Amino acid sequence: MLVALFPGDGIGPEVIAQARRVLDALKIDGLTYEEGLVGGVAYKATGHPLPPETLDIARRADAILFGAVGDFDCDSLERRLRPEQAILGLRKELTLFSNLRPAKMFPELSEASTLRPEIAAAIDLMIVRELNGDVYFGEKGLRTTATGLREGYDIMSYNEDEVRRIAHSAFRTARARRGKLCSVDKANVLDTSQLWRDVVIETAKEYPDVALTHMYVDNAAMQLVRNPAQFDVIVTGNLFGDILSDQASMCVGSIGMLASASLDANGKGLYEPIHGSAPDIAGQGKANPLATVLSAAMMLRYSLGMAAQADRIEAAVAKALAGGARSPDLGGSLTTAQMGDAVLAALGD
Ligand SMILES: NC(=O)C1=CN([C@@H]2O[C@H](COP(=O)(O)OP(=O)(O)OC[C@H]3O[C@@H](n4cnc5c(N)ncnc54)[C@H](O)[C@@H]3O)[C@@H](O)[C@H]2O)C=CC1
Ligand SMILES: CC(C)CC(=O)C(=O)O
Ligand SMILES: [Mg+2]
Repeated sequence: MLVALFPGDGIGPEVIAQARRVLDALKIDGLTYEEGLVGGVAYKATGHPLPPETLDIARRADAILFGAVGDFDCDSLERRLRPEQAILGLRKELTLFSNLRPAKMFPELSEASTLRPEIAAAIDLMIVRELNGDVYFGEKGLRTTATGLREGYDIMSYNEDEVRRIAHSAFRTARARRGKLCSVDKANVLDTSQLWRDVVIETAKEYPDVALTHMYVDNAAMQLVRNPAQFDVIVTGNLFGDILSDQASMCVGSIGMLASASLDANGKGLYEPIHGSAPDIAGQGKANPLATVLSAAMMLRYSLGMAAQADRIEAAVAKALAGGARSPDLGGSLTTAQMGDAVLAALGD
Protein backbone atom coordinates (compact mmCIF):
# COMPACT_ATOMS: atom_id res chain seq x y z
CA MET A 1 0.00 0.00 0.00
CA LEU A 2 1.41 3.37 -1.04
CA VAL A 3 0.74 6.52 0.96
CA ALA A 4 1.52 9.86 -0.67
CA LEU A 5 2.91 12.23 1.94
CA PHE A 6 2.48 15.93 1.12
CA PRO A 7 3.61 18.09 4.09
CA GLY A 8 3.29 21.49 2.37
CA ASP A 9 3.86 24.84 4.05
CA GLY A 10 3.97 26.45 7.50
CA ILE A 11 2.99 24.00 10.23
CA GLY A 12 2.20 21.32 7.60
CA PRO A 13 5.61 19.58 7.88
CA GLU A 14 5.53 19.86 11.70
CA VAL A 15 2.18 18.11 12.10
CA ILE A 16 2.85 15.56 9.34
CA ALA A 17 6.08 14.54 11.10
CA GLN A 18 4.08 13.58 14.20
CA ALA A 19 1.47 11.67 12.21
CA ARG A 20 4.28 9.77 10.49
CA ARG A 21 5.82 8.83 13.86
CA VAL A 22 2.47 7.45 14.99
CA LEU A 23 1.99 5.49 11.76
CA ASP A 24 5.53 4.10 12.01
CA ALA A 25 4.88 2.98 15.59
CA LEU A 26 2.04 0.77 14.33
CA LYS A 27 4.59 -1.23 12.28
CA ILE A 28 2.09 -1.96 9.53
CA ASP A 29 3.47 -4.50 7.05
CA GLY A 30 3.65 -3.32 3.45
CA LEU A 31 2.90 0.37 4.07
CA THR A 32 5.26 2.55 2.01
CA TYR A 33 5.51 6.31 1.60
CA GLU A 34 6.43 8.66 -1.20
CA GLU A 35 6.86 12.36 -0.45
CA GLY A 36 5.83 15.15 -2.80
CA LEU A 37 6.07 18.92 -2.93
CA VAL A 38 2.86 20.95 -2.65
CA GLY A 39 2.02 24.59 -2.08
CA GLY A 40 4.47 27.43 -1.57
CA VAL A 41 7.44 25.08 -1.18
CA ALA A 42 6.55 23.48 -4.50
CA TYR A 43 6.17 26.85 -6.20
CA LYS A 44 9.55 28.00 -4.93
CA ALA A 45 11.26 24.79 -6.06
CA THR A 46 9.50 24.19 -9.38
CA GLY A 47 7.44 27.26 -10.31
CA HIS A 48 4.16 25.42 -9.74
CA PRO A 49 2.16 24.78 -6.52
CA LEU A 50 1.07 21.34 -7.74
CA PRO A 51 3.89 20.01 -9.95
CA PRO A 52 3.12 17.11 -12.35
CA GLU A 53 5.43 14.82 -10.34
CA THR A 54 3.32 15.41 -7.24
CA LEU A 55 0.09 14.77 -9.10
CA ASP A 56 1.62 11.57 -10.43
CA ILE A 57 2.43 10.36 -6.90
CA ALA A 58 -1.12 11.23 -5.84
CA ARG A 59 -2.61 9.24 -8.71
CA ARG A 60 -0.46 6.18 -8.00
CA ALA A 61 -1.00 6.23 -4.24
CA ASP A 62 -3.70 4.31 -2.39
CA ALA A 63 -4.19 7.33 -0.11
CA ILE A 64 -2.77 10.80 0.45
CA LEU A 65 -1.80 12.33 3.77
CA PHE A 66 -1.68 16.11 3.41
CA GLY A 67 -0.42 18.77 5.81
CA ALA A 68 -1.42 22.27 4.75
CA VAL A 69 -0.58 24.87 2.12
CA GLY A 70 -0.41 28.65 2.24
CA ASP A 71 2.50 31.04 2.28
CA PHE A 72 2.25 34.81 2.62
CA ASP A 73 5.37 35.17 0.43
CA CYS A 74 3.13 34.06 -2.43
CA ASP A 75 0.31 36.55 -1.79
CA SER A 76 1.13 38.67 -4.83
CA LEU A 77 1.19 35.74 -7.27
CA GLU A 78 -1.56 35.31 -9.82
CA ARG A 79 -4.23 32.93 -8.53
CA ARG A 80 -3.24 29.83 -10.55
CA LEU A 81 0.23 29.90 -8.98
CA ARG A 82 -0.82 30.41 -5.38
CA PRO A 83 -0.16 27.63 -2.84
CA GLU A 84 -3.87 27.02 -2.20
CA GLN A 85 -4.23 25.85 -5.81
CA ALA A 86 -2.38 22.68 -4.76
CA ILE A 87 -5.15 21.47 -2.49
CA LEU A 88 -7.92 22.73 -4.77
CA GLY A 89 -6.19 21.03 -7.72
CA LEU A 90 -5.81 17.69 -5.94
CA ARG A 91 -9.46 17.73 -4.89
CA LYS A 92 -10.59 18.46 -8.45
CA GLU A 93 -8.12 16.28 -10.39
CA LEU A 94 -8.84 13.23 -8.24
CA THR A 95 -12.61 13.95 -8.01
CA LEU A 96 -12.47 14.00 -4.23
CA PHE A 97 -16.00 15.35 -3.89
CA SER A 98 -17.03 14.11 -0.46
CA ASN A 99 -15.34 15.80 2.46
CA LEU A 100 -16.06 14.22 5.85
CA ARG A 101 -15.28 16.41 8.84
CA PRO A 102 -16.13 14.78 12.16
CA ALA A 103 -16.47 16.95 15.28
CA LYS A 104 -16.67 14.90 18.45
CA MET A 105 -16.09 16.07 21.96
CA PHE A 106 -13.29 14.34 23.79
CA PRO A 107 -14.70 14.55 27.36
CA GLU A 108 -11.30 15.63 28.72
CA LEU A 109 -11.36 18.74 26.54
CA SER A 110 -14.56 20.32 27.77
CA GLU A 111 -12.59 23.15 29.38
CA ALA A 112 -11.07 24.00 25.97
CA SER A 113 -14.44 24.31 24.24
CA THR A 114 -15.82 27.80 23.78
CA LEU A 115 -19.21 26.41 24.83
CA ARG A 116 -20.49 25.66 28.31
CA PRO A 117 -19.34 22.14 29.32
CA GLU A 118 -22.88 20.71 29.48
CA ILE A 119 -23.55 21.92 25.91
CA ALA A 120 -20.17 20.83 24.55
CA ALA A 121 -20.27 17.37 26.16
CA ALA A 122 -22.87 15.97 23.77
CA ILE A 123 -21.25 17.04 20.47
CA ASP A 124 -20.85 14.15 18.05
CA LEU A 125 -21.51 15.32 14.52
CA MET A 126 -20.20 14.86 11.01
CA ILE A 127 -20.11 17.62 8.42
CA VAL A 128 -20.31 16.24 4.88
CA ARG A 129 -19.05 19.06 2.68
CA GLU A 130 -19.25 19.02 -1.11
CA LEU A 131 -15.72 19.62 -2.34
CA ASN A 132 -15.68 19.91 -6.13
CA GLY A 133 -18.09 22.71 -6.91
CA ASP A 134 -19.60 25.99 -5.65
CA VAL A 135 -17.88 29.38 -5.77
CA TYR A 136 -14.44 27.79 -5.38
CA PHE A 137 -14.62 26.25 -8.84
CA GLY A 138 -17.09 28.46 -10.72
CA GLU A 139 -16.13 31.02 -13.30
CA LYS A 140 -14.30 33.84 -11.60
CA GLY A 141 -12.38 36.94 -12.41
CA LEU A 142 -11.75 40.63 -12.06
CA ARG A 143 -13.16 43.15 -14.52
CA THR A 144 -14.05 46.77 -14.89
CA THR A 145 -17.68 47.84 -14.97
CA ALA A 146 -19.10 50.18 -17.60
CA THR A 147 -18.74 52.98 -15.06
CA GLY A 148 -15.06 52.22 -14.48
CA LEU A 149 -15.37 50.40 -11.14
CA ARG A 150 -13.21 47.37 -10.40
CA GLU A 151 -15.42 44.31 -9.93
CA GLY A 152 -14.70 40.77 -8.78
CA TYR A 153 -16.97 37.78 -9.40
CA ASP A 154 -17.09 34.10 -8.46
CA ILE A 155 -20.00 32.16 -9.89
CA MET A 156 -21.81 29.81 -7.52
CA SER A 157 -23.31 26.83 -9.31
CA TYR A 158 -24.17 23.19 -8.77
CA ASN A 159 -25.66 20.79 -11.28
CA GLU A 160 -28.01 18.06 -10.15
CA ASP A 161 -25.46 15.25 -10.56
CA GLU A 162 -23.02 17.04 -8.27
CA VAL A 163 -25.71 17.49 -5.63
CA ARG A 164 -27.00 13.94 -5.99
CA ARG A 165 -23.62 12.28 -5.46
CA ILE A 166 -22.87 14.25 -2.28
CA ALA A 167 -26.43 13.65 -1.08
CA HIS A 168 -25.96 9.89 -1.47
CA SER A 169 -22.67 10.11 0.39
CA ALA A 170 -24.36 12.03 3.22
CA PHE A 171 -27.39 9.72 3.44
CA ARG A 172 -25.10 6.67 3.60
CA THR A 173 -23.05 8.40 6.30
CA ALA A 174 -26.19 9.20 8.30
CA ARG A 175 -27.48 5.64 7.89
CA ALA A 176 -24.24 4.32 9.41
CA ARG A 177 -24.56 6.75 12.34
CA ARG A 178 -27.73 7.89 14.15
CA GLY A 179 -29.93 8.19 11.06
CA LYS A 180 -30.36 11.98 11.09
CA LEU A 181 -29.38 14.26 8.20
CA CYS A 182 -29.65 18.04 8.16
CA SER A 183 -29.14 19.67 4.78
CA VAL A 184 -27.82 23.22 5.11
CA ASP A 185 -28.40 25.74 2.35
CA LYS A 186 -29.62 29.27 1.63
CA ALA A 187 -32.66 28.30 -0.42
CA ASN A 188 -34.57 31.41 0.67
CA VAL A 189 -32.17 33.50 -1.44
CA LEU A 190 -30.06 31.35 -3.80
CA ASP A 191 -31.28 29.38 -6.82
CA THR A 192 -28.24 27.12 -6.39
CA SER A 193 -29.59 26.24 -2.98
CA GLN A 194 -33.12 25.70 -4.28
CA LEU A 195 -31.80 23.08 -6.69
CA TRP A 196 -29.67 21.64 -3.87
CA ARG A 197 -32.75 21.28 -1.67
CA ASP A 198 -34.91 19.76 -4.45
CA VAL A 199 -32.27 17.14 -5.28
CA VAL A 200 -31.64 16.27 -1.62
CA ILE A 201 -35.42 15.74 -1.18
CA GLU A 202 -35.54 13.52 -4.31
CA THR A 203 -32.56 11.49 -3.07
CA ALA A 204 -34.18 11.05 0.34
CA LYS A 205 -36.77 8.70 -1.23
CA GLU A 206 -34.03 6.04 -1.39
CA TYR A 207 -33.29 6.43 2.33
CA PRO A 208 -36.63 6.21 4.15
CA ASP A 209 -34.79 5.17 7.31
CA VAL A 210 -32.94 8.52 7.49
CA ALA A 211 -34.74 11.52 9.01
CA LEU A 212 -34.07 14.52 6.76
CA THR A 213 -34.37 18.14 7.85
CA HIS A 214 -33.35 21.42 6.19
CA MET A 215 -31.82 24.51 7.68
CA TYR A 216 -30.64 27.85 6.33
CA VAL A 217 -26.93 28.37 6.79
CA ASP A 218 -27.23 31.46 8.97
CA ASN A 219 -29.51 29.58 11.38
CA ALA A 220 -27.17 26.56 11.24
CA ALA A 221 -24.23 28.72 12.34
CA MET A 222 -26.30 29.87 15.30
CA GLN A 223 -27.66 26.40 16.16
CA LEU A 224 -24.15 24.98 16.08
CA VAL A 225 -23.23 27.02 19.14
CA ARG A 226 -26.71 27.06 20.74
CA ASN A 227 -27.44 23.34 20.68
CA PRO A 228 -24.89 21.33 18.68
CA ALA A 229 -26.17 18.03 20.08
CA GLN A 230 -29.20 18.31 17.75
CA PHE A 231 -26.92 17.47 14.79
CA ASP A 232 -25.89 14.04 13.63
CA VAL A 233 -24.85 14.55 9.98
CA ILE A 234 -24.85 17.92 8.22
CA VAL A 235 -24.59 18.00 4.43
CA THR A 236 -23.77 21.26 2.75
CA GLY A 237 -21.94 22.97 -0.10
CA ASN A 238 -18.27 23.78 -0.40
CA LEU A 239 -18.30 27.33 0.97
CA PHE A 240 -20.81 26.82 3.78
CA GLY A 241 -19.07 23.58 4.83
CA ASP A 242 -15.68 25.28 4.93
CA ILE A 243 -16.99 27.94 7.31
CA LEU A 244 -19.20 25.74 9.49
CA SER A 245 -16.42 23.21 10.06
CA ASP A 246 -13.97 25.84 11.38
CA GLN A 247 -16.78 26.96 13.69
CA ALA A 248 -17.51 23.39 14.81
CA SER A 249 -13.82 22.92 15.65
CA MET A 250 -13.97 25.50 18.41
CA CYS A 251 -17.09 23.87 19.83
CA VAL A 252 -14.96 20.77 20.50
CA GLY A 253 -11.92 22.67 21.73
CA SER A 254 -9.63 23.70 18.88
CA ILE A 255 -9.09 23.86 15.17
CA GLY A 256 -6.04 21.74 15.93
CA MET A 257 -8.35 18.81 16.72
CA LEU A 258 -10.44 18.44 13.55
CA ALA A 259 -9.46 15.78 11.02
CA SER A 260 -10.91 15.21 7.57
CA ALA A 261 -11.27 12.73 4.75
CA SER A 262 -11.85 13.81 1.15
CA LEU A 263 -13.14 10.83 -0.80
CA ASP A 264 -13.82 9.91 -4.41
CA ALA A 265 -16.55 7.51 -5.50
CA ASN A 266 -14.30 4.47 -4.98
CA GLY A 267 -12.96 5.18 -1.50
CA LYS A 268 -9.65 6.67 -2.54
CA GLY A 269 -8.98 9.59 -0.30
CA LEU A 270 -6.92 12.55 0.75
CA TYR A 271 -6.61 13.05 4.49
CA GLU A 272 -5.76 16.35 6.11
CA PRO A 273 -6.40 18.45 9.19
CA ILE A 274 -9.10 21.06 8.51
CA HIS A 275 -6.73 23.88 9.46
CA GLY A 276 -4.32 25.73 7.22
CA SER A 277 -0.59 26.43 7.34
CA ALA A 278 -0.94 28.75 10.39
CA PRO A 279 1.96 31.08 9.51
CA ASP A 280 1.50 32.87 12.85
CA ILE A 281 2.81 29.84 14.78
CA ALA A 282 4.89 28.05 12.13
CA GLY A 283 8.37 26.97 13.17
CA GLN A 284 7.70 27.50 16.87
CA GLY A 285 6.64 24.00 17.94
CA LYS A 286 3.23 25.34 18.96
CA ALA A 287 1.04 23.48 16.48
CA ASN A 288 -1.31 20.83 17.76
CA PRO A 289 -0.64 17.72 15.63
CA LEU A 290 -3.70 15.76 16.78
CA ALA A 291 -5.92 16.78 13.83
CA THR A 292 -3.30 15.30 11.52
CA VAL A 293 -2.80 12.22 13.67
CA LEU A 294 -6.57 11.69 13.63
CA SER A 295 -6.58 12.25 9.85
CA ALA A 296 -4.05 9.41 9.56
CA ALA A 297 -6.49 7.25 11.54
CA MET A 298 -9.27 8.17 9.09
CA MET A 299 -6.95 7.19 6.25
CA LEU A 300 -6.40 3.74 7.74
CA ARG A 301 -10.15 3.34 8.24
CA TYR A 302 -11.55 4.69 4.97
CA SER A 303 -8.91 4.00 2.31
CA LEU A 304 -6.60 1.28 3.62
CA GLY A 305 -9.08 -1.12 5.24
CA MET A 306 -7.31 -1.07 8.61
CA ALA A 307 -10.07 -0.17 11.04
CA ALA A 308 -8.41 -1.88 13.98
CA GLN A 309 -5.28 0.22 13.55
CA ALA A 310 -7.41 3.34 13.22
CA ASP A 311 -9.12 2.42 16.49
CA ARG A 312 -5.71 2.11 18.14
CA ILE A 313 -4.70 5.63 17.09
CA GLU A 314 -7.99 7.14 18.21
CA ALA A 315 -7.78 5.37 21.56
CA ALA A 316 -4.20 6.58 22.01
CA VAL A 317 -5.22 10.18 21.32
CA ALA A 318 -8.05 9.89 23.86
CA LYS A 319 -5.66 8.39 26.38
CA ALA A 320 -3.02 11.09 25.82
CA LEU A 321 -5.67 13.77 26.38
CA ALA A 322 -7.00 11.98 29.45
CA GLY A 323 -3.42 11.92 30.73
CA GLY A 324 -3.28 15.72 30.46
CA ALA A 325 -1.44 16.23 27.15
CA ARG A 326 -2.22 19.79 26.05
CA SER A 327 -0.68 21.96 23.36
CA PRO A 328 -1.08 25.78 23.69
CA ASP A 329 -4.32 25.85 21.66
CA LEU A 330 -5.78 23.50 24.30
CA GLY A 331 -4.57 25.64 27.18
CA GLY A 332 -1.33 23.75 27.82
CA SER A 333 2.34 24.12 27.03
CA LEU A 334 3.40 20.91 25.26
CA THR A 335 5.25 21.32 22.00
CA THR A 336 4.16 19.69 18.76
CA ALA A 337 6.73 16.92 19.25
CA GLN A 338 5.74 16.43 22.90
CA MET A 339 2.12 15.94 21.82
CA GLY A 340 3.43 13.28 19.43
CA ASP A 341 5.40 11.73 22.31
CA ALA A 342 2.22 11.57 24.42
CA VAL A 343 0.33 9.72 21.68
CA LEU A 344 3.23 7.32 21.15
CA ALA A 345 3.42 6.63 24.87
CA ALA A 346 -0.32 5.93 24.97
CA LEU A 347 0.00 3.63 21.93
CA GLY A 348 2.70 1.64 23.69
CA ASP A 349 0.71 1.14 26.91
N1 LIG B 1 -6.19 22.77 3.43
C1 LIG B 1 -5.31 23.76 3.48
O1 LIG B 1 -4.16 23.58 3.11
C2 LIG B 1 -5.72 25.08 4.02
C3 LIG B 1 -4.92 26.17 3.78
N2 LIG B 1 -5.25 27.37 4.32
C4 LIG B 1 -4.26 28.43 4.12
O2 LIG B 1 -3.47 28.57 5.32
C5 LIG B 1 -3.00 29.92 5.45
C6 LIG B 1 -3.37 30.47 6.82
O3 LIG B 1 -4.77 30.60 6.87
P1 LIG B 1 -5.59 31.02 8.17
O4 LIG B 1 -6.83 31.66 7.71
O5 LIG B 1 -4.71 31.74 9.11
O6 LIG B 1 -6.08 29.62 8.80
P2 LIG B 1 -5.28 28.57 9.69
O7 LIG B 1 -6.20 27.42 9.89
O8 LIG B 1 -3.96 28.28 9.13
O9 LIG B 1 -5.07 29.30 11.11
C7 LIG B 1 -6.13 29.94 11.80
C8 LIG B 1 -5.74 30.10 13.27
O10 LIG B 1 -5.76 28.82 13.90
C9 LIG B 1 -4.49 28.51 14.44
N3 LIG B 1 -4.20 27.09 14.17
C10 LIG B 1 -4.38 26.45 13.00
N4 LIG B 1 -3.99 25.19 13.08
C11 LIG B 1 -3.54 25.00 14.33
C12 LIG B 1 -2.98 23.91 15.02
N5 LIG B 1 -2.80 22.70 14.45
N6 LIG B 1 -2.61 24.08 16.32
C13 LIG B 1 -2.78 25.26 16.92
N7 LIG B 1 -3.31 26.35 16.32
C14 LIG B 1 -3.68 26.22 15.02
C15 LIG B 1 -3.50 29.43 13.74
O11 LIG B 1 -2.37 29.66 14.54
C16 LIG B 1 -4.33 30.67 13.47
O12 LIG B 1 -4.32 31.53 14.59
C17 LIG B 1 -3.62 30.67 4.29
O13 LIG B 1 -2.69 30.76 3.26
C18 LIG B 1 -4.81 29.81 3.86
O14 LIG B 1 -5.19 30.00 2.54
C19 LIG B 1 -6.33 27.56 5.12
C20 LIG B 1 -7.16 26.49 5.39
C21 LIG B 1 -6.94 25.17 4.83
C1 LIG C 1 -7.64 26.64 0.49
C2 LIG C 1 -8.96 26.50 1.16
C3 LIG C 1 -10.08 26.37 0.19
C4 LIG C 1 -8.93 25.32 2.04
C5 LIG C 1 -9.86 25.40 3.20
O1 LIG C 1 -10.03 26.38 3.88
C6 LIG C 1 -10.52 24.18 3.58
O2 LIG C 1 -10.64 23.27 2.78
O3 LIG C 1 -10.98 24.10 4.72
MG1 LIG D 1 -11.18 25.94 5.69
